[in-house]
Amino acid sequence: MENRRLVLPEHLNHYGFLFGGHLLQWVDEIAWIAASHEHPGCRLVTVAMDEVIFRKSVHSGTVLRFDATKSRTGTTSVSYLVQVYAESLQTGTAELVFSTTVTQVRVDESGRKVAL
Ligand SMILES: CC(=O)SCCNC(=O)CCNC(=O)[C@H](O)C(C)(C)COP(=O)(O)OP(=O)(O)OC[C@H]1O[C@@H](n2cnc3c(N)ncnc32)[C@H](O)[C@@H]1OP(=O)(O)O
Repeated sequence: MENRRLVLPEHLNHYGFLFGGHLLQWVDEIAWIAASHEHPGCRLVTVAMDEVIFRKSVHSGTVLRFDATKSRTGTTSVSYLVQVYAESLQTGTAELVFSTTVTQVRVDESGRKVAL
């Protein structure tokens, strides 16, 4: 699954580049949407996000592309690799700025894990 988002001034930190918390929210959301599409009818919650390293700062006006790919299916859980690219609309190039793996667990209405 692929999605895009425009980085706007309200997403920036006080230094003038993208606040990492916004990026993590978008990564969590895209992983949840991808998992929910592939597991219709399942109630999914995030249990883990793997290593989080911010290596590139992202500036206002950047178009970010989010690619989510299923990397593992377990008994109650499913994991997605989410890769985030900064796209240049002028040159058509894309630079990887962030990636992590998000794991979601299927739960019942009481919040107890259940098999997928
Ligand atoms: C979309 C959102 O933002 S949801 C909001 C944020 N998330 C939450 O509030 C969830 C809070 N957490 C919970 O309620 C519980 O931890 C649960 C229901 C998710 C899991 O219950 P637990 O009893 O802790 O489960 P348990 O430790 O057995 O792990 C369940 C599955 O998660 C996997 N898992 C647990 N910890 C990790 C981890 N750190 N990394 C990767 N996978 C993990 C396990 O391998 C297992 O997978 P499997 O059944 O496919 O083998």
